[in-house]
Amino acid sequence: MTLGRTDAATPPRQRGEHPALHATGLRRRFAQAGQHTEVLSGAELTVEAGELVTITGRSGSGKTTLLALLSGFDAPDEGTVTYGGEPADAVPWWVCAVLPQALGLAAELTCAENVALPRRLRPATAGSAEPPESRGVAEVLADLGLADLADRYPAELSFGQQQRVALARAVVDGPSVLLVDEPTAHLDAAATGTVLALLRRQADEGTAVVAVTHDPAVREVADRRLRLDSGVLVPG
Ligand SMILES: Nc1ncnc2c1ncn2[C@@H]1O[C@H](COP(=O)(O)OP(=O)(O)OP(=O)(O)O)[C@@H](O)[C@H]1O
Repeated sequence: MTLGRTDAATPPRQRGEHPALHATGLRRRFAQAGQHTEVLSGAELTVEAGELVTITGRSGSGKTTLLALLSGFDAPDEGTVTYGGEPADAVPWWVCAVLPQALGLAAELTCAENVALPRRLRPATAGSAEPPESRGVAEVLADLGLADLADRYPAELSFGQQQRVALARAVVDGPSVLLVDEPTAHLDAAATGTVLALLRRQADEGTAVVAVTHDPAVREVADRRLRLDSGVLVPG
């Protein structure tokens, strides 16, 4: 489902359906220099399947913290996150894929092996060996302009190339929810275009995509644009 572009805080949705991603009342406090600072103050976010939503905000406003809560890497002090109506901690890990700023590629694996890793880690009990939405590892690497680098190790790549390998790993099995943190931060215009085409295609194929970004080019392809301001998400 592709939704029309709007800056409304909440997208249109058919009655009775659960959104792909729903976060409500998210609060997160950190102890800093002996004081407790509240970074998120009741953030609300609903993203439908097929939507690409961008989140901007000043440095230190809490964008990465928010992604950590949405992905389950971190737990909120208050609030809930659901995927398709189910509590995030009750669904299989592969429902939500993440491109973090620290890419987390395995140094001892080639690019192709890194991209294939989530598939290898899925338990046999998950059903067929490959999820129905999955694409070939070589195909996704080619989509991101990395076909010639499949057999190289991460240390042999530029950071921008490593970033695209990590993105390929995130999308290869068609996650329901995709969270990406500054996906174009280290890319030139051509590579940025490749990544944006892939994010847009991923959303058009039904993934709920959330991109934290400072890049106007990413905002340009979004269905909705939000801003994190004083611990809550607002249109903008
Ligand atoms: N584990 C932590 N312990 C203490 N403070 C933290 C922790 N994680 C984040 N913070 C603080 O929370 C605030 C928000 O950090 P966060 O990384 O989420 O911001 P951001 O919006 O992603 O910033 P940037 O755009 O610079 O990446 C910052 O003041 C940061 O110092």
